[in-house]
Amino acid sequence: MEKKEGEETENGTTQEKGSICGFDSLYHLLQTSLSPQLFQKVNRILLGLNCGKKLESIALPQPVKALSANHDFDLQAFSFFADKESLRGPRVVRVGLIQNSIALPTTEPFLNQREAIFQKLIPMIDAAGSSGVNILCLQEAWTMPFAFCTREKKWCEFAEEIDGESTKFLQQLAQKYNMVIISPILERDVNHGETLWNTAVIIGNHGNIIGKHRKNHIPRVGDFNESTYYMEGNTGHPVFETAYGKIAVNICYGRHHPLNWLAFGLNGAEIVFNPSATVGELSEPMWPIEARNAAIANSYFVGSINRVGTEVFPNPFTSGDGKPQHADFGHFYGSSHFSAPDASCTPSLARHKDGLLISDMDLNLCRQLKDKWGFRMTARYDVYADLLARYVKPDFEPQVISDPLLHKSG
Ligand SMILES: NC(=O)NCCC(=O)O
Repeated sequence: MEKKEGEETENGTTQEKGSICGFDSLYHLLQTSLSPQLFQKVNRILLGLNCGKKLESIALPQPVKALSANHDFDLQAFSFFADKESLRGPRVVRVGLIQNSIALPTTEPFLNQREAIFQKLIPMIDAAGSSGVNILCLQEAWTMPFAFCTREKKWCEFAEEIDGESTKFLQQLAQKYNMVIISPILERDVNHGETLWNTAVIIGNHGNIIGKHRKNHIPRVGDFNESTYYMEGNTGHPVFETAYGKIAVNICYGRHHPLNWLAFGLNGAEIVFNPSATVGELSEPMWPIEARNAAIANSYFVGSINRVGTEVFPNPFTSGDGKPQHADFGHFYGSSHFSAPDASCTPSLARHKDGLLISDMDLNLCRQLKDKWGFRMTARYDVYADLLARYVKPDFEPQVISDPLLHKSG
């Protein structure tokens, strides 16, 4: 097995790069460090309760566990339940998320890099398929290193047409496992002058292409210089009705925009995936909050995925902040997880390791939460529609009522 890159700690011990003091995740750190009674109390608040109970783990088949052990990826599985209804049967779907590091150094020929990622993903997709996963989502721009920090145009070569190599590769697996696969790639739109987009291709369980969604919001933060590469999406907020439920994709930075989440909800999404690429220093405190909040506010499930590892590029680049040039983004902290409309969520996958996270979710929970909390009914959309309609006009003036005493002289 490949030797893992290590980090020297304050007390001189070595631990895997990206772990938290040797722990896979905050969850494992707390689980190991606290007494079982105390951990139970902390966990109730940290991960919430589903139907009044802690999430149950799912026992996966032995061959799937063997794949995880032999290919060194984290494997976790949990069930979200809903209350039993008398007029509707349960609608349980099994959903998977894959997080991974790149497979070869960024200095290798592009074809080899892409092929090595394909090969690396096969056992993980096999594990999902053999576990009966119905819908599987991969991470943002999964076919390539996240080279957008460099601003070098050569990385555009990784862009593919919607029916390109990666789609063909996944179509076979989708068909083999009767599984919907969401494939976020850098898209080359040949019919529109080779325009590039950051796109999720939705592959149906028969291996057909159901459609695509293009990332709506492009980051302009830190080293995420993505507007150098692709355009703001033009596909709106589509919801894809699949054999297993209504799904949507809110790609990475779109998770900071509550209206983006809302729009997928208004179109009827039951599960929204958030394939991402983000680093610890920039966003880690936001990561467990934003998706969970979206799941609560919109009464749907969210699957959050982040890539793993540190990707080092051949030429150093600067961040425009006066700090020294550097050749990597920092650590992509993995930590993929699911959030549910009842505010419960799964523990996260490892912070430093490839992983497959599986969850059963009874989609009846979406409507049950709408009935319980009434967020959709009480939303007062007409009030906000009116404000937004005025806000986008050039002559908009903010509604501010000043204390008259503030402006009195003397
Ligand atoms: N890929 C991407 O949009 N990253 C932006 C950084 C973040 O949103 O945390």
